[in-house]
Amino acid sequence: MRRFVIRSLESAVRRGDASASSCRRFSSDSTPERKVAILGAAGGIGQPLALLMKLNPLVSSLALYDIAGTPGVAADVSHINTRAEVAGYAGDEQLGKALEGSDVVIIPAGVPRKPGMTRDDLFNINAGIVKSLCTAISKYCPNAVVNMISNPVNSTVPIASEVFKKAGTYNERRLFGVTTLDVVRAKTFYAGKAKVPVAGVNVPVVGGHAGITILPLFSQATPASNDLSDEDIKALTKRTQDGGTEVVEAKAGKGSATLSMAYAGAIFADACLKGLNGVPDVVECSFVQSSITELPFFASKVRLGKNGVEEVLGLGPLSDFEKEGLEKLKPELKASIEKGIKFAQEN
Ligand SMILES: NC(=O)C1=CN([C@@H]2O[C@H](COP(=O)(O)OP(=O)(O)OC[C@H]3O[C@@H](n4cnc5c(N)ncnc54)[C@H](O)[C@@H]3O)[C@@H](O)[C@H]2O)C=CC1
Ligand SMILES: O=C([O-])CC(=O)C(=O)O
Repeated sequence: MRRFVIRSLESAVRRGDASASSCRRFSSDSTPERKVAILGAAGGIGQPLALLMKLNPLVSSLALYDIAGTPGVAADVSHINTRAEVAGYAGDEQLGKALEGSDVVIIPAGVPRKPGMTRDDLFNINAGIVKSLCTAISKYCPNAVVNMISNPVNSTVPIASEVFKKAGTYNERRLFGVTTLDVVRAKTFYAGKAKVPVAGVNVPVVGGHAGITILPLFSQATPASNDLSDEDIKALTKRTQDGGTEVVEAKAGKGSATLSMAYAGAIFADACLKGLNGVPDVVECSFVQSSITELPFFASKVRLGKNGVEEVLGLGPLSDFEKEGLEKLKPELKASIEKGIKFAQEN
């Protein structure tokens, strides 16, 4: 049988050659049709994410939805000569059409932080947005894989689960909180400190996606480094936990991470698509329903497959510093999960 090598978006982007022509060569005759919808597609994350998903050869149809502004984004992105057919949808009345037939729905809809705010400060606005979008997902594409980017992820994922449960469409294998940016940051910061080429670095990040709930496991980083002191590991951990705040402060009121988040979101969506297409051994960290700790949702390495989550992988051996971090994060993460569940049950 003729075999096609599908170059992953990550390796293509790493090599700096994600050109339209290199994507086009791996065309639709070997890969299934896949529709991806982005909700919040006219925003700071949504626009570059739309671009990156348009470059992904696994996508045959790209639906760009927002409350406004999507016709322009869609017209712009649609001129790129890659496989995906692009359509823009704006306003409530077009949401159903945007979602119908979607295999993967990526949600970067909602407000971002300003300096001085925590992610939880976004709860009051974003909880309602996520709830209404998830209600539409359960109506128009109940079997889609959902990639939740909107903050606070530690609460928006539990909100989504409750909305889907109420609608009778919940499948815990298809709901993911996107924590890939924490992994992206941990890899970058580790490579810089350990002075190893970043392209070969791997660092699992577990827990959740806010402050101390973000727990990078540098003891499992590869390639291992013997040159890092306990102080170095502490500093790397803190920088990874505060990575979002570093960007919020640098942007000084003009929002939070958008470009690095779009990159991270594209990596994670690509992994979901590969899993759906039956590519073996696709593993990424994500915040999912989990029983590896006593908390009902937890980020860890997850094996992706045709049904979404194939396996939630364990934490592996932790250093004493990481064990301490794990115990410290649990009360905060538990409270954020419960807040999301309570909101969805009461609204
Ligand atoms: N999971 C993660 O690692 C990260 C998450 N984020 C979060 O992503 C979210 C979006 O951030 P940005 O793109 O920078 O914000 P943005 O304000 O630039 O864009 C958000 C977009 O969502 C749209 N929107 C609002 N309500 C909507 C609705 N009901 N339906 C569809 N679209 C709607 C807005 O019109 C806007 O275009 C924020 O909550 C932010 O905190 C940001 C960075 C990293
Ligand atoms: O920090 C924020 O508000 C946005 C975010 O989640 C991140 O950059 O990790």
